[in-house]
Amino acid sequence: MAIWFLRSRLAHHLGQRIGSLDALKLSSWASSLHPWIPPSLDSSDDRYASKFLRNPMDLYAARRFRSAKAQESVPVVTDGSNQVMDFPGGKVMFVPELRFLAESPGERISCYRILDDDGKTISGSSFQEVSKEIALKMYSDMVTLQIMDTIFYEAQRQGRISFYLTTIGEEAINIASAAALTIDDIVFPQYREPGVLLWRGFTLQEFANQCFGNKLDYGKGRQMPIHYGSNRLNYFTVSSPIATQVPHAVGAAYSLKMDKKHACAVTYFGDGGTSEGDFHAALNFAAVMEVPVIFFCRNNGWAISTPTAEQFRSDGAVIRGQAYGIRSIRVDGNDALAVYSAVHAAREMAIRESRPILVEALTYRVGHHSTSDDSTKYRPVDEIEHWRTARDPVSRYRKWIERNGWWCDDAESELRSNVRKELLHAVQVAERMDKPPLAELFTDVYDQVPSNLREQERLLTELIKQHPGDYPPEVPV
Ligand SMILES: Cc1ncc(C[n+]2csc(CCOP(=O)(O)OP(=O)(O)O)c2C)c(N)n1
Ligand SMILES: [K+]
Repeated sequence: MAIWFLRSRLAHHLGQRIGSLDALKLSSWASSLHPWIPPSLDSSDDRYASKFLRNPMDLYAARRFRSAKAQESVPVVTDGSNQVMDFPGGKVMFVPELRFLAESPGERISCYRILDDDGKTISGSSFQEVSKEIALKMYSDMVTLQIMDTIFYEAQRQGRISFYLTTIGEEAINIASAAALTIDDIVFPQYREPGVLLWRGFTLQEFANQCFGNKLDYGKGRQMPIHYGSNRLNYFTVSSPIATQVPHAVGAAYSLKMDKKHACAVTYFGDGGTSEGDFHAALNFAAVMEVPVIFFCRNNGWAISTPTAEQFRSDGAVIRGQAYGIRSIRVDGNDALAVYSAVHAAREMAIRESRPILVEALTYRVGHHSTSDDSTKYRPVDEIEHWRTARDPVSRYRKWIERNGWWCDDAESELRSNVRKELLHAVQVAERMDKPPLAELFTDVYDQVPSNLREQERLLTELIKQHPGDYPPEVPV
């Protein structure tokens, strides 16, 4: 407790300092646009930059370095109009003009991409090589995710499970990001990333058990469907309140750092999640504590019925990383190779340099928000169709593996038929399996069950005795 208190005091202190530092970083960035900045890097800069530029994703770091160097070489004019002040965080230039930072940098942050719309690698693109074995597992898992969505969605429509939520359109984000991590990296998901769990080896039976809330579900049927979690696979249980997982990931990353583990924490969230206070607190905390965490934002255009234009007026989420002093990248979320490369590089930097990294993946939520939603009520059908067909990440990636000679139509039909069979079997087994006994509803939270819960249990048992016909017969009392 005392250590926790000291740490939180330290974090608080650093947090207060970083408040003013942010402004300095922003002004340093703005001054990099100033005409007196040398247009190219000098030779010592070059050496520094080439260290970073081995990886094009580090362009941002090099640019930042350049603006910092430029700041150092500002000529100090003695008439007092152009002086520099030493201030915590670096030198600050005085200017006589009344000038506000613009609300936007004019040009939008560009988006890292390797595969064009036709699944061809863009010439000159630099990316992390993927072996045939990994490439094929990535494809197979993306297809499995698609089929799982179809079958579970239908099961909900048939009234066999109470709720479901698909990942359609975000298969590349799910699978390619997972492929770039290792099992020691701790995942803090939102709810649209079951593919990460699938990649790690959660079985189709385990998915089905959770959705049916049977006695083999690790949550013992106490959560809605799709709230998966696995201790074995380092995947924290999905929790519905938006963005609560983001600061959790930072805390876990801090602990990985203290224990000197070669691993990072990874947290996923949507564009909607970035409007929560938890997101901002987490980014600032991660930046000042320098912890190995990857913030993965799935910018899919919609937060239920709220379009991104009503969610934020910044250039998406990526720019916010920079505002908090976090190295960030925007990536095409429907390009599996780009997502893989970006997360691979992010993981390397996060662990080696003990720092947070933000990845913003541009994508689209092709399905309705969940089975409780009809998205045609608030968005045009042709918008959905465009993303579902022309921008589908799975068929784009399939074209790439086919071009490599790794895939063909026969392999495709065999895969789809096998996965479908396995899933239908898993659903049948999960549905027939006993439900957890009612008494389990009251366990696992308190060491000693408190009297008010005991009382609720007694009232519930009495109610069931009075109305046995209204109580589901498959749940043991
Ligand atoms: C704190 C909180 N506020 C509101 C909700 C209701 N809610 C559930 S999902 C959702 C939209 C989240 O959108 P986003 O984070 O962009 O993720 P997406 O569903 O697009 O993947 C909202 C508002 C919630 N679960 N938690
Ligand atoms: K949450």
